[in-house]
Amino acid sequence: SFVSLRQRILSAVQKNATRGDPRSVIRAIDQFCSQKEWAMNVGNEKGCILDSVVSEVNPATVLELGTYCGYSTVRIASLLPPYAKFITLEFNPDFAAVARQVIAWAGLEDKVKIKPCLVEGASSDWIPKIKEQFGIKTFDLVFLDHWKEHYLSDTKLMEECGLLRKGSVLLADNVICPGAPDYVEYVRSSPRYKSHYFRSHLEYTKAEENLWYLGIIE
Ligand SMILES: Cn1cnc(CNC(=O)c2cc(-c3ccc(F)cc3)cc(O)c2O)c1
Ligand SMILES: [Mg+2]
Repeated sequence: SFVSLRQRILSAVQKNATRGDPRSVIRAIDQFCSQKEWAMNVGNEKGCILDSVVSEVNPATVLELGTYCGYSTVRIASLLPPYAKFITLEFNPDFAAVARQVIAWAGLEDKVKIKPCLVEGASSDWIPKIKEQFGIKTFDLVFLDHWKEHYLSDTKLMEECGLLRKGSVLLADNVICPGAPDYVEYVRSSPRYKSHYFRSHLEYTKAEENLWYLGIIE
């Protein structure tokens, strides 16, 4: 029967990565997606930029919008201190199901490392509930990698719900391809944001892409 791309990615992890070794999970997905089939993981080039931002911010609270197969979830979680709280939201239940297994294979459950809390559902439904449901006041770091049309509305929603503070960092994937022009326009023209972009390439290709870094200033 038909095996979906996400299932083939999971099989590649279970076949080629060592249980409990997050770096081998990342390597297995990157090898599969560069040698076999393209998939929309943030990839290793942008992934190294993501790693450097996570290490620099050293966040106690992280929100990821768009889990997909859990590639960036594993990258981020493997860099966080044990006390950190990490929420990752995925709307698509099929992606969430694969991501749970990829995250489990990386051993981020049983290790001292924090267990990313994967929440299924629409970010617009969940963002207003995060404070009460997870006991989180504000996020130190938000990684936006979900539907590009929702970057702006969800950023405004996070502001309205008081989830962002002076010093919060937003890191957005794909501001060029597929693109989030309204989001870029909003944050560039808003005095509340100091922005910077890291030049890179679309995952597994030579196409130009940027990771868009934003520090919130009050
Ligand atoms: C269905 N769905 C569930 N989650 C999402 C959100 N992610 C994206 O849309 C996304 C898309 C691309 C991409 C796709 C086709 C193409 F030709 C070039 C780029 C790359 C990414 O890094 C992405 O994050 C979409
Ligand atoms: Mg992306």
